[in-house]
Amino acid sequence: MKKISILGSTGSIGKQTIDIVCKQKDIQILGLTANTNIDLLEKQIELVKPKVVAVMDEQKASILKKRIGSKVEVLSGMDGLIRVATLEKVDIVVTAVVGMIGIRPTVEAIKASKDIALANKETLVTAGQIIMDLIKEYKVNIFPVDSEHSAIFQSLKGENKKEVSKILLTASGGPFRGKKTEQLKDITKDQALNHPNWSMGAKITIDSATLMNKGLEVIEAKWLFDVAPNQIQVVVHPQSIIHSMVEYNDGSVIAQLGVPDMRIPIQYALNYPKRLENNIRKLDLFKVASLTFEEPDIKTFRCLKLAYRALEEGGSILSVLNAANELAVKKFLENKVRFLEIPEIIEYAMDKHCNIKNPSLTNIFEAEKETYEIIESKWG
Ligand SMILES: NC(=O)C1=CN([C@@H]2O[C@H](COP(=O)(O)OP(=O)(O)OC[C@H]3O[C@@H](n4cnc5c(N)ncnc54)[C@H](OP(=O)(O)O)[C@@H]3O)[C@@H](O)[C@H]2O)C=CC1
Ligand SMILES: CC(=O)[C@@H](O)[C@H](O)COP(=O)(O)O
Ligand SMILES: [Mn+2]
Repeated sequence: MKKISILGSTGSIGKQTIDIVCKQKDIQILGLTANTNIDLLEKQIELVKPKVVAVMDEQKASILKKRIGSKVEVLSGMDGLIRVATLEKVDIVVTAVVGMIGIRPTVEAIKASKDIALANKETLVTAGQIIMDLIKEYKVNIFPVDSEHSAIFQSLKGENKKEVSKILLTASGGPFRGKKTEQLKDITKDQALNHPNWSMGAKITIDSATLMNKGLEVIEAKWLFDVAPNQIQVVVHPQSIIHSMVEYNDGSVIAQLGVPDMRIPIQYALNYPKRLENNIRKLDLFKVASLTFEEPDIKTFRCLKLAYRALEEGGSILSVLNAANELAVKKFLENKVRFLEIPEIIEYAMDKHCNIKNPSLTNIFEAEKETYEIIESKWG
């Protein structure tokens, strides 16, 4: 019986993880976490019957404790998340929280010798060197949940890494594919939240609209697969049927295709190397009108280039890129800044930063704090 914990169980990935795992008899969920959504967490406790849950928000945690008594241990705050991430009998931790808040519980889970099923890309973007060093030191596995990285992982299987010439990272292009800057001046939150192919949490959906998600995924791919930035080519593929590809030195390109349903990469990560049957609809190629490919429009969607800039520079600037993006997206979702201000805010913070090569965790958190202060001083 494989035992797992889900950090961020009340979110899009968390809910889909529960959905797919509940159909399996050989996986047991021991821990769940939420930020504030205790109503959904309470329902998940009924369904999953975990041993321990953690709610980041202390007040919400005490309300939940009063509601459910001693049925399950209810913890709170970062200490609570870390406890769920390091539960003694847990084999795999699914990191499905959103944002670089995931860094500490992920570090502690690895130090507790847990395998990581990683969806929380912000942790790799900001602390990738530290995480990958710890993965090696503690001899644990990291299984990509992110659909593109799962596709790359599957396209690399059984191959010689030395024969890889490049990774072809696919992107839907988001809801504004083909639009020019002039047309993006008055984009509303609802327009940006309307992803053409995927139903996801709010933050990643905005990231897909600005193409920052693809930028974060380039960085995620560098750390997961140890390739140089110039070996990662973004390919806009509006149908989101090919989830990414690997080109080899003989010119062959290996890809993974499927319907856009995150339960497939989630299930693969949790059952690797086995593939399990499921009731997810299968790809019907006769219903696919066409598979098309185009270059990303890096002039209109400036976030992708900012991500490559941070990756090429390396160091704490990656935390500045991510933290600035998290804050800018939050402000956009609160109708405090316009869509086109998101890259402006990020570039402003990056230009102000004195980069630290090989940052420690302290440097990373300091860079995050400094970034928030710099942005609030101008957009507060
Ligand atoms: N959704 C998708 O299809 C995909 C997501 N990913 C990545 O997976 C991660 C999760 O994404 P997604 O599921 O869409 O996100 P959601 O916003 O849907 O869910 C986020 C989860 O994290 C919790 N959370 C949010 N903020 C905090 C915090 N400060 N401290 C502790 N917990 C917190 C939320 O709790 P609460 O519900 O209480 O707010 C929720 O459980 C992201 O890194 C995303 O980029 C990658 C590929 C696809
Ligand atoms: C489902 C998933 O993995 C998301 O990262 C999705 O790929 C975002 O779509 P974009 O390709 O539009 O960024
Ligand atoms: Mn993705």
